[in-house]
Amino acid sequence: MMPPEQETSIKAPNNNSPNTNRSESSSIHGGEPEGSSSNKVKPSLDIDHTAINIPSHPTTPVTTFSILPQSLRPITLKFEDVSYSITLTNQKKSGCVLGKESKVTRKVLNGVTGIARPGELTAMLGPSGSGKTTLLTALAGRLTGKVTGTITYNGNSDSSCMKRKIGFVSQDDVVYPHLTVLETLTYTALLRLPKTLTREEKVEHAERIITELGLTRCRNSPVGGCMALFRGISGGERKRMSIAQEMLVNPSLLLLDEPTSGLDSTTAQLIVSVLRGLARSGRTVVTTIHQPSSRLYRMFDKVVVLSDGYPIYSGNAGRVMDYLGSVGFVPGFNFVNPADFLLDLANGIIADAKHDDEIDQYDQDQASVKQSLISSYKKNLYPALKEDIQKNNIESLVFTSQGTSRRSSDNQWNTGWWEQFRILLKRGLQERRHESFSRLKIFQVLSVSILSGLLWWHSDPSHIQDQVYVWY
Ligand SMILES: Nc1ncnc2c1ncn2[C@@H]1O[C@H](COP(=O)(O)OP(=O)(O)OP(=O)(O)O)[C@@H](O)[C@H]1O
Repeated sequence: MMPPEQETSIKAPNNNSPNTNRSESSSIHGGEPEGSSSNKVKPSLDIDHTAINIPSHPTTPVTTFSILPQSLRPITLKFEDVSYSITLTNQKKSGCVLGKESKVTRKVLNGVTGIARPGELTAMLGPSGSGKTTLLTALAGRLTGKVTGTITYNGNSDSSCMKRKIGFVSQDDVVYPHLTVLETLTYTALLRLPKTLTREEKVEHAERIITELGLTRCRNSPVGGCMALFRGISGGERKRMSIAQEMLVNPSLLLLDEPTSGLDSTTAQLIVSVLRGLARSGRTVVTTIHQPSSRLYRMFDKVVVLSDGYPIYSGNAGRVMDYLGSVGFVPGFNFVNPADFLLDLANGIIADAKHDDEIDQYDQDQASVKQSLISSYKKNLYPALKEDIQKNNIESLVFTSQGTSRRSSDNQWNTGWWEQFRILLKRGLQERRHESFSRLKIFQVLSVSILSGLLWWHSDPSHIQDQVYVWY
């Protein structure tokens, strides 16, 4: 029997013809770059731009969410030279006493560039702490602090005009542990779906999403808490429920932070299949992922690889091994998972790599490997990426002019103040249905709610994180 890596080691894709449908089997390079003449390979970034019409993977469910077809507006996400710094406070110790505080600025992201189109599934890879979550949060327009560079949605740099079209699934789900999956999704549907739909239609939509995301078996199970104190549905089901919560409003751009972390490879594969299905039905899907297996890797259309906040690759997932070969990094084994190889390199480790003469000029310590990859990216990939982004600005202008007229309706709340209050109150009571109610408890809850409401009355939506933490 072939080892799993061997089973996935398939020849380089032939993308010469723009009309050629991408074959699933050709999107991965598991072995030595074709022809072994790695230095001759010219890095290329494009993938088939007719992505939406690409037939889906045989195992990929194509999710349509037909109740809201009119709201699916394709979004092309472009990010150019995105950088982000944080200021940390350093307190020096002199003897037993703490000395003066000094401020240190640390760059978390350094000029990351890329483009994610409708129909594509993009993965962000990199070692822990390399900046994946920070980049994803910046792309969602949720990063507080100063982000430099440009992030545009169909050519528009204002994320607020697209906020109802962007779904964000964070690493740590915020859920009501005592509600069932069906209740959670029904309340989300009632709160987030437009007024134009009746209550029955919203409930029906929640039911449909449950079926489409394979949550039927656990629809009446409580979600449960993160801790073992109150167990509920499994980790994979929980992740799918978080995706379902975002899918209820049919976002055109879906951003997910490590949706497969802590899951077994089969469940992880199922989740990535769902994401791929969502992309194939016209959405732009971007996800961070820690260490995908080669099976998972071949489901991605594009990858952005970060090393200490610097990009070392941004482009077609299937061509990454050719590119690395072209800049002198060739795996020592014939068959290797590209994701493993990329992560090793992003960490500056070339244990599995045969390094050719070009690399010999570097000290083979980790820093110089990283530096070499960063320089190669700047020299070989960055100019082509910039050109690609510029080329697509015309397409974005068309989207922007269409989008402006819809902007005001997109940003309105879907339910009125009173309706929201009613639904939230009902949800709160249902979450606490297992508790015995005493007058004192009701008084306590009401007082805290009113005080918190007053505290955050008319506060800036960008401070939403503070509001969330108050409740925990
Ligand atoms: N607000 C902040 N304060 C302090 N450090 C921060 C802040 N935001 C990001 N960082 C630092 O920036 C770096 C990148 O963080 P980020 O969460 O983006 O990494 P990551 O690649 O997603 O990591 P992981 O895979 O472990 O989730 C980390 O070293 C982190 O400690």
